[in-house]
Amino acid sequence: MMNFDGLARMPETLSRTGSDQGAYISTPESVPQDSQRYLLNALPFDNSFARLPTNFYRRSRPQGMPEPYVVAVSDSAADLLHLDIKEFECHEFADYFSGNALLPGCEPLAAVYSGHQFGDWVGQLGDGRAHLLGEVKTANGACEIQLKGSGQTPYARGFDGRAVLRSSIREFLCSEAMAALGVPTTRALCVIGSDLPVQRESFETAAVVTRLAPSFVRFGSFQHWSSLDKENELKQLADYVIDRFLPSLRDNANPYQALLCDIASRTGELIAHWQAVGFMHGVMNTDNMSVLGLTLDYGPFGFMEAFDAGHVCNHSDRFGRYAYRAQPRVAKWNLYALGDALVTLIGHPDIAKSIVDEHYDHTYQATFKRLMQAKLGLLDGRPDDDDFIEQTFGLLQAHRPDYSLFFRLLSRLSGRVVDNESTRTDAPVRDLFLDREACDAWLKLWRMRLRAEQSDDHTRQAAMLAANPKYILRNWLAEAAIRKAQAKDFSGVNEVLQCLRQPYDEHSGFERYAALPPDWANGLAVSCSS
Ligand SMILES: Nc1ncnc2c1ncn2[C@@H]1O[C@H](COP(=O)(O)OP(=O)(O)OP(=O)(O)O)[C@@H](O)[C@H]1O
Ligand SMILES: [Mg+2]
Repeated sequence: MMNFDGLARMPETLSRTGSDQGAYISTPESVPQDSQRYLLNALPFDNSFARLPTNFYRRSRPQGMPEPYVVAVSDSAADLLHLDIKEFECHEFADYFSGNALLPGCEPLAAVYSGHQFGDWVGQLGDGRAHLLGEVKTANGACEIQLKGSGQTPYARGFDGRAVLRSSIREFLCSEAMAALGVPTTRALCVIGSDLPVQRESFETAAVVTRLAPSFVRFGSFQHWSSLDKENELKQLADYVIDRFLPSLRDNANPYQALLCDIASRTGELIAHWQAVGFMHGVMNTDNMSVLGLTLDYGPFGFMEAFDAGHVCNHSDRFGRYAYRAQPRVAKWNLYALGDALVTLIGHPDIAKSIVDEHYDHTYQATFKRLMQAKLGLLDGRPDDDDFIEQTFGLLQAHRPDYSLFFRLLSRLSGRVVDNESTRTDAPVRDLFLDREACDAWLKLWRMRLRAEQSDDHTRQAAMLAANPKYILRNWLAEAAIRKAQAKDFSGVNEVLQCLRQPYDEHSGFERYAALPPDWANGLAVSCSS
């Protein structure tokens, strides 16, 4: 069904939600309560981005796909929209989220931005294959709905506007996994597939992933206007971000300086989460950096397996610019580029630089330390824990155990020293090492440090199990789910989603999803192809 008649804005009336509680939601002035539910065709759109001057975007309609089918839906993402889960079953669902039909009240557009890619300035990019439908008011603030892979926009630059099923499933699963791990991220509502062929290295099929976020504004959105010397537009965009998301910054003498402080802190927090959970983004270009400090654009990402700080998850990144160990300094480089773009609003380049130095470094270091203390069970943090954290990474680098398994298995060990017993009880962790004595020596240090802790073993173990996920989106896991989905069996995607949505819990019957890569997955490589 191709239906593009839905562009008219919704009347501002009360709509019945259809939920059992019989709750009503008035649109769009009031904010819904948690128990209230929207129907899909009554989402109260309030498209603030579309109210910006028209040179910030181009209106563009999704192209739609033939015979779309639902691959997967995330209940918890739907919850962000207060969407009634009964709506997943409605026959229009696949039409709306493939771009075949327009949700009433949405005003689809593609936003303009520019950016540095792999360190080089590339000028104008923009949403070449993404359509922002608009934003919906929720109890937690505005939530924008964006289709990715929904066809060419005026910024497509000759590319096909499509995304393949493989990359859409990866983006969907990882967005939801990261949210469950407590990492700031854009969310993913669903993946809709179609048999429409799409050419990459070989022929694949098309899909659309629907993303949710308060905003998709990027560092590159600001760089765009500064590179064109458009001071008015630069200020309009900064004012838009402040007024929509950070109104308290208006209390500062220079709110634009405060904006950079805020973005630098959010970015520091984000990167600390990535490093602690072992996430590698793969394409940390300035056009993929969210000004709200969200993980944005899941392309050739990876989770650390056998630990190597030099690991490069993106096969296309030949010089290792975005290696795991480089991510904290790349984020800072990107913030300098943003500071440079904002300089006319901030006053002087030195001010921009010192804001980034102070706010990014401080937040990154403090957050990373806090997260690593939690992973190590150091509940009563001590100032000198930095040294022990560094020693731990030294051990991991020298002996390359699986990063997530190491911390998960460590969580169950006793903190007490039981010399004659320890080789047996420590076996799960020791077995990750070829050099078991190196592991023993480190465990001895860990237990010495634990002696300074107030809490008992049981409390510490429970806290560590809640800080060290059992389930992460390993490449082999995504690949196995994708191969099944390519044969129209979506059970793998849905099972993996269930595990990743509660990554700290045991999922009986699905232990295999927490395992090391099977032999067939050796040599799996991910690239920019999406
Ligand atoms: N198949 C495609 N068709 C049109 N434009 C594309 C396509 N693939 C990438 N682009 C555009 O190339 C630029 C860089 O791509 P990149 O892979 O970083 O982004 P993306 O994954 O498409 O989108 P996002 O950053 O929103 O997640 C972006 O402007 C993007 O819209
Ligand atoms: Mg991108």
